[in-house]
Amino acid sequence: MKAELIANTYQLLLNGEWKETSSGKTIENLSPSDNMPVGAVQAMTENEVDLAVAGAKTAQKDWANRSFSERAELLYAWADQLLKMKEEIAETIMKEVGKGYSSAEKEVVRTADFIKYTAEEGKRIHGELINGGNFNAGSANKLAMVQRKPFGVVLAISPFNYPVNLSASKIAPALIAGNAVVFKPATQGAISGTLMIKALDKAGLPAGLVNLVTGKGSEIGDHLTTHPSINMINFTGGTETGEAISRKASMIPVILELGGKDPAIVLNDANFEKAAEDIVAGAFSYSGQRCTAIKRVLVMDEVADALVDKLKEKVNALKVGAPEDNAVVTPLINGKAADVVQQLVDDAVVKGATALTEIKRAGNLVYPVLLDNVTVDMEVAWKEPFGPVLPVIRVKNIEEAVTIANESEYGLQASIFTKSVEQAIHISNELETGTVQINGKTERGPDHFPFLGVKGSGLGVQGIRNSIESATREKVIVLNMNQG
Ligand SMILES: NC(=O)C1=CN([C@@H]2O[C@H](COP(=O)(O)OP(=O)(O)OC[C@H]3O[C@@H](n4cnc5c(N)ncnc54)[C@H](OP(=O)(O)O)[C@@H]3O)[C@@H](O)[C@H]2O)C=CC1
Ligand SMILES: O=C(O)[C@H](O)COP(=O)(O)O
Repeated sequence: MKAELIANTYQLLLNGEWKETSSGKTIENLSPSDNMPVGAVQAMTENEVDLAVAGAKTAQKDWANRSFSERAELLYAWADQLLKMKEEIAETIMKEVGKGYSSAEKEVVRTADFIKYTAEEGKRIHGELINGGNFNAGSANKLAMVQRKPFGVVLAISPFNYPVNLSASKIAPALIAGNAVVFKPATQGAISGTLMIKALDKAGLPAGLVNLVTGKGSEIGDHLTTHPSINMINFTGGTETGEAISRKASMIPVILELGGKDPAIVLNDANFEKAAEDIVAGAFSYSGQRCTAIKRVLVMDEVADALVDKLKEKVNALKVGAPEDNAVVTPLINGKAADVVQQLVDDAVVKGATALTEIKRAGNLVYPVLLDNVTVDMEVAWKEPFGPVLPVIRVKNIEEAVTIANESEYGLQASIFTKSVEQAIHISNELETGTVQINGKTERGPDHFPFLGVKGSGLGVQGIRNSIESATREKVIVLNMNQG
């Protein structure tokens, strides 16, 4: 008989049982917006991590033998349960990570859609037959049957900013592909992650197939990522953490979705109204706490004034305040995050940037900052603020814009605003990023598009089909015909 979740102290899910950690320790999460307790999660021990990995390894054997359509049934049921818990989960996301309620609700719906699409796409995954005669030195008597096989146990580590979507987008593709999952949510975000797993459990999750591991990354992270029975890691989070994981993980595939410094390049012939609208939405939604946020504007000198006027008008119109009121700019995840933004702004202003909005902070709440005349000697031109600040760098020409864009250590996405599609495609080809958006803001979705970062922004490709393929390896069986 499974124990029910205790109100406000959330249990871990280990091999089919909701329970408390033997460490007796919990971690309390306070809301970033009002500092009120949201609840507490279990601080698991290394021994419990071992049990979670071992249990997943055992459960995976039976799961891998089920057909894609049987596995899809679990995912459909999971999506249904998530939608049934939509309000509860959205409210928890809102409180736990300070996201506006309607954005939190959209995250839950988007996640249910993601899971359903994953189930459908999984059913379309099939192997390949290759005839040996297609190669000069080969023989038509050889036939390769190429199948897709799961890796085994996938370790899914997610960040705070989309505690449900960026968790399910790792778990669902891994499951449909026949893997088991050990899921380690971000500590601030772990309650939302727990509710999402509760929905999966209600959907009929086989014991051990997904084990929920809570605890601080700094305490149990290395034990998890170097565990000999983990067969693949799918991580989203900061570049520093991701790079460290990729160095430690030995001889297993690693997918990394890391930070970004996405530029919006605005050419002379752009529609400034549309560009400003997209740039402000791209830069400030969820207070800029998105890897894909627009994090700098590179605008041609001749038209900079026209664009900046519109940016200023729109930034001043942003709703700032509480997540309960659906504000766009809400308190950042913690005080340290607000300090980082403040330090970047201060550095820029000291070095001569023009602040076009009032620089104001109340605890974690950083009011939106628009900085004009930013130059490349300022930290804000290069560092990821993960907060509500938008630097505008005025450039002489397209070549300078491309050079500054590419000098970044990151390479997630970029936007180009222009009426000339040819020009946009030419520039797109020059940019060292995973994706370029022409006349639109940088963003991950729709979630079935391939999503990847280059350089310090990541490794591997996500996007539903890509994520399923990334959670599998090829297995080749060669049939040698007419032998003897
Ligand atoms: N490219 C992309 O798609 C995305 C990138 N990001 C990036 O993520 C960052 C913000 O997210 P944030 O949650 O603060 O990122 P962090 O890197 O701080 O944390 C991400 C996850 O890693 C865990 N972790 C921490 N240390 C270790 C360790 N040694 N071993 C294993 N896991 C560990 C964290 O656990 P714990 O919380 O317990 O510390 C958390 O679950 C930004 O840089 C942002 O750009 C965010 C979303 C999407
Ligand atoms: O973590 C992130 O920032 C997300 O992957 C971005 O998703 P979005 O572009 O849809 O907000």
